[in-house]
Amino acid sequence: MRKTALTIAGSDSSGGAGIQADIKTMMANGVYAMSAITALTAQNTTGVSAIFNATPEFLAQELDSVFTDIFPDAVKIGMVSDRELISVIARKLKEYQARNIVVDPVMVATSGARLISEDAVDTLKQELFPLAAVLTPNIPEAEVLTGMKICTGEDMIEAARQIAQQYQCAVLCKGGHQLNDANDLLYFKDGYRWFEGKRIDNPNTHGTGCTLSSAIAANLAKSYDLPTSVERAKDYISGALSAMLDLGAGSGPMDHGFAITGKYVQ
Ligand SMILES: Nc1ncnc2c1ncn2[C@@H]1O[C@H](COP(=O)(O)OP(=O)(O)OP(=O)(O)O)[C@@H](O)[C@H]1O
Ligand SMILES: Cc1ncc(CO)c(N)n1
Repeated sequence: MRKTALTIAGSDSSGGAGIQADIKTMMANGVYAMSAITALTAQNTTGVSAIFNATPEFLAQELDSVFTDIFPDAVKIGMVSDRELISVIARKLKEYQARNIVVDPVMVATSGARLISEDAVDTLKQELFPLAAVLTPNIPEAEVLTGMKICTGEDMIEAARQIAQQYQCAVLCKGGHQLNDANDLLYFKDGYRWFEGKRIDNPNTHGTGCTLSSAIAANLAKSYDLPTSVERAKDYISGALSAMLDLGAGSGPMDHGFAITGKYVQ
């Protein structure tokens, strides 16, 4: 039977990040994609001009609709900017005993816009992190979560270890643009492991974080173990960046089309 995945995240009107990136990624990775939208953003490759949050009641109804009908084999959580919305998600994921939860602690967009209110970070930590199978912070997010300054690979290992210990889940700390390489560090039950990516010289990285966490969720849904899911997700990101799509005036989106072939593409 076809595997299924749910993204709980914000909509990006420019289609490069958020719900839109998640659905494209999940589809390209062979799972049926569903969504519960936490917020609409008016956004393009140069920035975010407005955010319109769902109400907690509406988000609860979206989640009830999904979980009572097509149960997801994995769940990815992205942008959730408000405490009440985070609490609704935590309550519903517990109520339905959701599996394979990937939490991307989205705080700031590639363009620099803040995507979570300051007081919501604590709620994220207290209510959602303990439900995660894996957390996927980038370096600035790992710095906020640990209070440490991360300058080296050793710092990434220490930050991931601290976060993993505190929330009893695996942690993938993403090197990405910040350390000028594409090496990510997974801290998990077997210890730690580096995933070395080939750095691709492409300034268009809008939505890389969303894409990576959705690809991990899709692979967990297909029953790959966590390290294999990360490896496959890294490979997918490399393909999407290597396709060198160049759209928009700012940091543009990646090309998920690289993975799709067949007569309808012509
Ligand atoms: N230029 C690049 N070449 C290859 N891989 C990259 C590049 N930039 C980022 N990555 C990879 O993309 C994934 C997402 O990491 P990144 O650090 O960009 O996430 P993020 O900062 O959360 O993304 P976002 O900007 O969407 O919030 C990681 O696996 C990272 O190593
Ligand atoms: C909706 C949304 N989620 C996440 C990100 C992070 O890249 C973004 N820019 N927009």
